[in-house]
Amino acid sequence: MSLEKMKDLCLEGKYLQPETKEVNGILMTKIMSDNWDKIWNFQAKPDDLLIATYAKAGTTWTQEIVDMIQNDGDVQKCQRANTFDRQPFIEWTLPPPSPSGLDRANKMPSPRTLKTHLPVQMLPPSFWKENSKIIYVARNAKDSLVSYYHFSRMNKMVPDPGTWEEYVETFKAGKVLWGSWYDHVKGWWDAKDQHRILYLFYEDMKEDPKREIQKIVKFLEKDTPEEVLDKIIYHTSFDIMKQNPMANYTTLPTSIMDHSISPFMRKGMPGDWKNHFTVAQNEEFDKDYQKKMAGSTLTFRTEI
Ligand SMILES: Nc1ncnc2c1ncn2[C@@H]1O[C@H](COP(=O)(O)OS(=O)(=O)O)[C@@H](OP(=O)(O)O)[C@H]1O
Repeated sequence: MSLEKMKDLCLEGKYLQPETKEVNGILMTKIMSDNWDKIWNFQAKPDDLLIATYAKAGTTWTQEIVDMIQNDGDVQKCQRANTFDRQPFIEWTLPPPSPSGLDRANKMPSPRTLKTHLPVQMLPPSFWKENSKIIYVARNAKDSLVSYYHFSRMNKMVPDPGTWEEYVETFKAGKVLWGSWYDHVKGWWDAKDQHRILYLFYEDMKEDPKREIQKIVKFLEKDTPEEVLDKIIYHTSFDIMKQNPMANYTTLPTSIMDHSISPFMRKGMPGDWKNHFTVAQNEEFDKDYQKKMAGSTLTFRTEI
């Protein structure tokens, strides 16, 4: 869709306060839920690479790393288009005539790299059948919540978060787009040993980008020389990506994403939750967390 068309739709109010609807207990925008049959029947291919995350886990960062690896560190090539044009977001649906993520993916020549926020049980089954490779990135709950809260304030295509206090409860209850953080990270964790899934953590990527990028290189079966690796680390660092219009979502009109409310590339640090949670909120959150994560071997770091 052209930016002009997007602006028109915004002026018509079509992007303001999107209606939502649950599909199998997972909250989606209504327009996404209307498209659900097509999404579920999406035809994946064996050479597809899927980047799967809960929202705000470091998707865009991973997308840029993958694109840089696939293009042997060629920065110019990676600036050929916006993140969302380079790597279609399969379930994302906009009002016609805007192409949906599916339209974009179906038009794209192989090998394709795709993005999804779908919980594991909602992934179109063709991905399992075709044995496509999947990179899953997880981020600790508190920083995910903070990032999602600010994103929901600045992005008119997702529901308004309400106050901070309200949002903490909404997030804990999983009543946000793509459902419960807890179920999402646990569901994909349980699937990881049965499929070709590389399960990464945002905090590890931040702590040692080289080590984590090397894991991706190996998973993609690429042979990336040391100097290219260094270039990738630099180009995908938070400060450089924040300045990159092809990766920072600033090419969208402010009527869709208003970076003056909160930039898409906001802090890019583990531990920012400490600037948001009160002591009482934190204690309450931890208690609830223990219950929801009980029995899982999955653990997170909330600071590095
Ligand atoms: N290069 C790099 N390094 C470190 N952190 C980065 C990087 N790029 C993006 N980010 C941070 O990731 C958060 C956005 O997450 P997503 O890309 O998953 O968002 S989305 O779900 O696709 O909308 C958002 O996190 P917060 O800053 O905490 O809000 C981004 O700032």
